[in-house]
Amino acid sequence: MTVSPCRRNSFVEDKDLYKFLLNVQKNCLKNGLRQIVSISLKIDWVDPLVALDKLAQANAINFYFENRDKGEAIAGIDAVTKLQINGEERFIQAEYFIKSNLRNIISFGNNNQAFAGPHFFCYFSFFSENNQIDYPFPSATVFLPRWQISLKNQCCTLVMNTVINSSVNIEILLQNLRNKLEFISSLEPYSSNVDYLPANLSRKFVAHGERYKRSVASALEKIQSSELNKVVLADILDVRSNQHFNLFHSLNNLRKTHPNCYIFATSNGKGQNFIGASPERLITIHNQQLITDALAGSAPRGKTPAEDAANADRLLKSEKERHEHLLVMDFITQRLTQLGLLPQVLPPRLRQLSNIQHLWTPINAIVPANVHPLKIVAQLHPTPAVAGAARDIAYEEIRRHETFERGLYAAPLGWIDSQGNCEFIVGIRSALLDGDRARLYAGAGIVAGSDPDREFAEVQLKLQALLKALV
Ligand SMILES: C=C(O[C@H]1C=CC=C(C(=O)O)[C@@H]1O)C(=O)O
Repeated sequence: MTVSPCRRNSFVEDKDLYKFLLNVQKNCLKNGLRQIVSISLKIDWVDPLVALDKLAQANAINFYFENRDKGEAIAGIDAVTKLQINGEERFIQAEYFIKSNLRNIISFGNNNQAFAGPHFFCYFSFFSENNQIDYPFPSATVFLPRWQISLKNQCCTLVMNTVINSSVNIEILLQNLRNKLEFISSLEPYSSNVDYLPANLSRKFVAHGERYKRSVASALEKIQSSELNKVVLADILDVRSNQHFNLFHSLNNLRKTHPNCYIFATSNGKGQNFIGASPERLITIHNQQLITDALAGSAPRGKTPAEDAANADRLLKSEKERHEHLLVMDFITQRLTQLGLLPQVLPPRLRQLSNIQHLWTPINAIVPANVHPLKIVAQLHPTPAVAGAARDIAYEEIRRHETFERGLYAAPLGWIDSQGNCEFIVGIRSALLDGDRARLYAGAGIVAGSDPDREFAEVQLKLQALLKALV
C-alpha cells in the first residue's frame, strides 16, 4: 500500500466543527432556513475507486473520474441535491442550479487542500434531447455529492456535504461522519482478483461492418456535394456476458490499460452505468487558466518502435489527417473568441495512447471571472472532433446513419468547484453497462479522402480496446 505523506486531521477531537454546526443550525432556526454545509477533511491515503466500490449504493447516483498521469482521482457518492433535465436550455439551467446552490452552501475545513469544498458533478448527453424514450440518463444531470473522496499527489480529502435545518440532530450527524471515516480508513487497496471470475461474452450483433462502411461512403458523397467538410460517425458493439459486468473491475482495468486517459463512470441509481476511457479534454480551468484540446486525426500504434515511428510520421504528414485536425482547431478558437476569450494555440504534437495515436493541439486562454465554465462547455460542445463541420449538416448525417441513441457518448462530463475551477472531458470510447449487457461506442471522423475500410478499422480498434477492459 502506498504510504501517504499527508496525515489526516484529528477532527474527532475537534470541537470547532461541533460549534460551527450548532451555529449554522441556530441561524437556520432563527431565519427559518435550510443550509448546506460542506465539510472538508484531510484523510489517510485511500484509493477513491475502492471507496466508491464499498460506499456506493445501487439506488443512488455516483460519479468517478481519474487521470493516473496527473495523479488525480475523485469519487462523488450519492446526492445531497441534484438537477436532472432535458432540452435546449440544459446548460443555462445547470449553471443557474449550481450558482443558486452555492449561495446556500457554507464550507468548513481547509479549502486550500486539493478537491476541498463543494464540487458539482455534471454530465450531459450528446444531443439536447434523447430520441430513445427509455434511454437511462436524462440529457443533463448535475449533483452535489453527499460524500466525495479524492486523491491528488498522494493526498486524500473527504468532503461531506449535508443539509442542516432546525430538525437535524448534530450529534448523530457527527457520529455518521466519524463512522464513515473509520470505515474509509479500514479499506484495503484494490485487489483485482477478489470474487471475480472471467466472463464469457457473446456478441449480439456481429456484422455492423458493411453498414458502417456504406454510411461512410454515403457521407463522403455528401462531403463532395455540400457544405459538409467533416462528419463523425460512430458505431456500437452490443455484448452480453454470462455474469453481470463488474463496474469496479472494469474501471480498474481501464485505468491500468489507459493510464494517460481520463477514466470515468456515472451511475444513474437505477442499475445502469456509463463508463469509459477518453483521451479528450473539453476544458480544464484552474485559477482562470483554461486549457482545451483539439484532438483529431488518428493512426494505430505500431507493433515495433520502427513501425510506430513510421505510423507517427505518416500521421503528422498526412494532409487528410491534418485537414481533419484543423477543422477542430479552427472551430475551438473561433468559439472561444466569440465568448470574448483570446485563445493561444500551442504547437501541435502527438497524443500517443496504448492502442492509437492522435494529432493534438492544446489551446490556452484566460477566462474572465464573469464567464461561467458551463458557458464555455455550451459554446464548445460538440466540437467537430465528435460531430462535424458544418455542425447542422453533420447532425443530419449522424441522425441518418446512426440507428442508435448516442446518449452520453461523445458528450461533456466533469466537475465544477465553487471557485469556477473545472475539468470536463468528452465521453468518447465509452460503454453503457446494464446488468449482463453492455453497449460500447466509438467513432471516427470522416473527411474528403477517408477510406471506409480504414475508418471502420479505426472504430474497431477503439471498440476492441474497450471491450478487453470490460471483462
Ligand atoms: C469520436 C471519437 O474520436 C474522435 C477523437 C479523436 C480522434 C478522432 C479521429 O481521428 O477520428 C475522432 O474525431 C471516438 O473515439 O469515439
